[in-house]
Amino acid sequence: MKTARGFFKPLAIGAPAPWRELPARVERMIHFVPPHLEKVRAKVGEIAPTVDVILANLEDAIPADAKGAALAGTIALSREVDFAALGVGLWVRINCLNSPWHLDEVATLVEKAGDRIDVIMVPKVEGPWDIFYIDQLLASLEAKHGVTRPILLHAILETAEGVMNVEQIAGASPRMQGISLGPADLAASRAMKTTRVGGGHPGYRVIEDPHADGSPRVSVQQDLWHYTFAKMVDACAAHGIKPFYGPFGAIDDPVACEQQFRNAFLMGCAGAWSLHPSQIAIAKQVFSPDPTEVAFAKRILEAMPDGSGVAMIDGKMQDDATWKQAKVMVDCARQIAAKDAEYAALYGF
Ligand SMILES: CC(C)(COP(=O)(O)OP(=O)(O)OC[C@H]1O[C@@H](n2cnc3c(N)ncnc32)[C@H](O)[C@@H]1OP(=O)(O)O)[C@@H](O)C(=O)NCCC(=O)NCCSC(=O)C[C@H](O)C(=O)O
Ligand SMILES: [Mg+2]
Repeated sequence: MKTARGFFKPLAIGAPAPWRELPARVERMIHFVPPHLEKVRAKVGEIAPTVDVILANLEDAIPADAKGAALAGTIALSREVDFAALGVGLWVRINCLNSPWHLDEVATLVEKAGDRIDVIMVPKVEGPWDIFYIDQLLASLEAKHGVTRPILLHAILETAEGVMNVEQIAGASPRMQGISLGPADLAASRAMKTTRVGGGHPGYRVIEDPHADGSPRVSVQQDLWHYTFAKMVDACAAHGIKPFYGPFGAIDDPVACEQQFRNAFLMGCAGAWSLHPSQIAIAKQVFSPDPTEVAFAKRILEAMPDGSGVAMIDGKMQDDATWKQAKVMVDCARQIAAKDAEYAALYGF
């Protein structure tokens, strides 16, 4: 690992100084776009004002013979829409580091759109060495092409080895912006016997003991992802970066999508991926704190102006710890309100 002093030094002569704090950005939904499809790309200008992040996807779901077209489409997209003016992030998911495509992708992206791309999402990150590699590569390319703002990195947690090393991944570079759970690849990596992209499974349950009278036993579906989530959220929080839920593949089941997103939100995630336009509104609603909760959190902050002591509000004890929770909630709401007039009104900011 780098020394403390070395951690924030640029990795190449002429590369921009690494971020010391993550830029404050609202990232409730990362909306995936297949950039090789002109028809879909043409709609991005219309969709962009309704999302926090547009992600041009170059990896899975893009056919092998369309990888070049997807890269060209990404560069075109970065020029066709002024994402910065809209306050919308532009992210790109590159192909994985053991693929034949990632090197040309990173080189082209930095050369042709280095000052417009906010975050590069790296799939199937196995350990900190993957981040060290891409960190160095980006620094060299940024220096070469005069990019003045470092491109951030987002890792997808989607292999058993990656889960094992998630803490080191989260702290591998000041470029680390966050980590998403990739449940489909992770399921395959673990040899889980499922065919879904995220969500629960009706077979994964706990069941009550047999009744003496032989009456039916209640069983309840459990969360397949809880362990991984908790590990990922703690690793991200400890390193000051953001955890995200990834994809929910059942586009036809908005109720389960909302539940999956809500579980992630309550566990500390900042956002989730939207794969289809119908998932944008779900993510927006779930990852914007409930106005009633925000109003209650504001009351806690008002009751304890210096954040210490004890207070009773509506029969509930408040102290320094609930004050901190309230502050998380109000800070999140304030950040959203600064971007989103609809929520500014709902929160009363
Ligand atoms: C999933 C889809 C293939 C569905 O597309 P389609 O069959 O066209 O859906 P609809 O007919 O309902 O579409 C209605 C209209 O909306 C447009 N559309 C669809 N998706 C998008 C989108 N993402 N962005 C913008 N516009 C979109 C359609 O073109 C229709 O338009 P019109 O004909 O004019 O009415 C499709 O949604 C899709 O490709 N989504 C992205 C899929 C993707 O990125 N998958 C990879 C991420 S998940 C993953 O990689 C797993 C993860 O890594 C892990 O391991 O867990
Ligand atoms: Mg994947």
